Formats: sequence, C-alpha cells, structure tokens
Amino acid sequence: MQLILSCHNVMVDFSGFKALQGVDLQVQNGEILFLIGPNGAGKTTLLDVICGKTKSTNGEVLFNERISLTKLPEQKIVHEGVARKFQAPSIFLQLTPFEILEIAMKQKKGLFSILIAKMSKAQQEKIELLLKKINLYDVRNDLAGSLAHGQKQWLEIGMQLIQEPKLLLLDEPIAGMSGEERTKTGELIKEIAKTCSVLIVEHDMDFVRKFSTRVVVMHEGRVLCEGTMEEIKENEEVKNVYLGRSG
Ligand SMILES: Nc1ncnc2c1ncn2[C@@H]1O[C@H](COP(=O)(O)OP(=O)(O)OP(=O)(O)O)[C@@H](O)[C@H]1O
Repeated sequence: MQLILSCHNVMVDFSGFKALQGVDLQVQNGEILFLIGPNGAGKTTLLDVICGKTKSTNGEVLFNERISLTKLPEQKIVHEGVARKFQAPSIFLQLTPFEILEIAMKQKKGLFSILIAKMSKAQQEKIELLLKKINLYDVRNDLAGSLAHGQKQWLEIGMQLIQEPKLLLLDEPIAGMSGEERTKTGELIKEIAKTCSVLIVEHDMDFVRKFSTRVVVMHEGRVLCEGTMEEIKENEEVKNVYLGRSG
C-alpha cells in the first residue's frame, strides 16, 4: 500500500495552546479520507500544517513517502502536488469559468506566460475536459459572478485540479450547498479520487455516510479513532465526544 501522506506525532502550539497534540494520520494513494470531529478538534489546523500555512512545533509530515513538508514554504508544497481549496472565495467574478481556469493553468509558469502565452489546442481541450468534469461546461462563458454558490465552489476545485495535484485538501466543501449540489459534489470527489487522493474535513454526517470509505475522528488535537463509518459509530469514545451529541 502506497501512502501519499503520513503525519507522525504532529504538534502545533499557539502561544501555549496545544491545538495539535501528536497527530498520526495516513492517507493512501487514491483514497478519499474524511476527517471529522467536534468543533475545535484541530481538523483545520492539521490541513494548515499539511499545506504549510501553519508550521508544526514538532513531528513530521511526509508526502509521497519521501518529501518532508514541515520545513517547506507554502509555494513549494503546492509545486510538490498538494492543493488546498480554502473556504474563502478566490475567483474573479468578472471573468468566465473558462478564463479563470486558463489563468490557473498558466499560474505555474508565472506572470509572463499569463499575459502573452497563447494556448495550445491541447491546453484548450484540457480546460474543456475539466469544465465537463466540474459540471460547468454549459456555463463556461458566463461571468463567474453570475454562477450559483455550488458552481462557484466547483470552479474553485477546478482551479486546483488544473494544476494536476496528487493530494487535494478540502475543508467543508459542501457548506451552503443545496441537496442536489451536495450529491454532485460527492460524485465529483469520487471522480477526482481516480487520479488524486483527497483529504476532506466535513461536519455533515449524511454526506460522510454516503461518500466515505474510511473516516478519521479527531478530538482535542489528537486522532481518537479511525475506521468505516459503521465502525466508528459503534466506538464508545466517539459516541461520547461527537456522534452522541449530534444524534
Ligand atoms: N491562529 C490560532 N491561534 C490560536 N488558537 C488557534 C488558532 N487557530 C486555531 N486555534 C485554536 O485551535 C483549536 C483547533 O482549531 P481548528 O480550527 O483546527 O479546529 P477544527 O476541528 O477545524 O474546528 P471546526 O470544526 O470548528 O472548524 C481551536 O480551539 C482554535 O480556537
């Protein structure tokens, strides 16, 4: 079994407050791993450590079994193939989905290329294929500002996918979405996992039940347990700290 990510004893200390107290977590290649846990458990902090936004005070994060991420700056981590979709929107509302993906595709090559490089046929096809994958082909020439909430979220995911990452980090990707948008997002994530491992922080238990194979539960800066949704539902500690509360 090849691991795309392994975290060993990861700790984060915010001026004396121990947000992560020794996290061990592994993501297998091609896996969709759900990370759940009550508020303040440290889920977002762990994603922040993986993508380099927050530096760990101790421990190791290994990418692809050989690259240590803990010392790398954020931009280097992106270049290694770790993509993070943040909750805060980052799309240009005055551009179309096609244009936005074109810019995201060229970003790797710098400003010069964004301004003058002409797109090859292959690049154009790559964008069109991605637009189909993220359900935005029909609105590819509309202004992004006119898209529905779910469509904007898919576009944000698309901006990460165009860079062809090996690991995609998602923080509550279905927040604010309609039922239909949630289902489509779940299907999209399954599709993404064919070429890219996915680590998802999620609070919506119906969504986790429907689309998860393996789930990791965090509590107070540590991993409490892991398993299938069926397995963790039966875990007494999980019932106490998490599922018991929300029903
Ligand atoms: N920059 C920071 N400085 C100080 N404390 C922080 C900082 N960022 C997060 N924390 C604290 O660390 C703890 C873990 O926060 P984190 O956001 O990782 O939890 P979470 O599991 O993602 O919670 P939620 O599900 O509510 O998003 C919380 O108590 C939070 O208040």
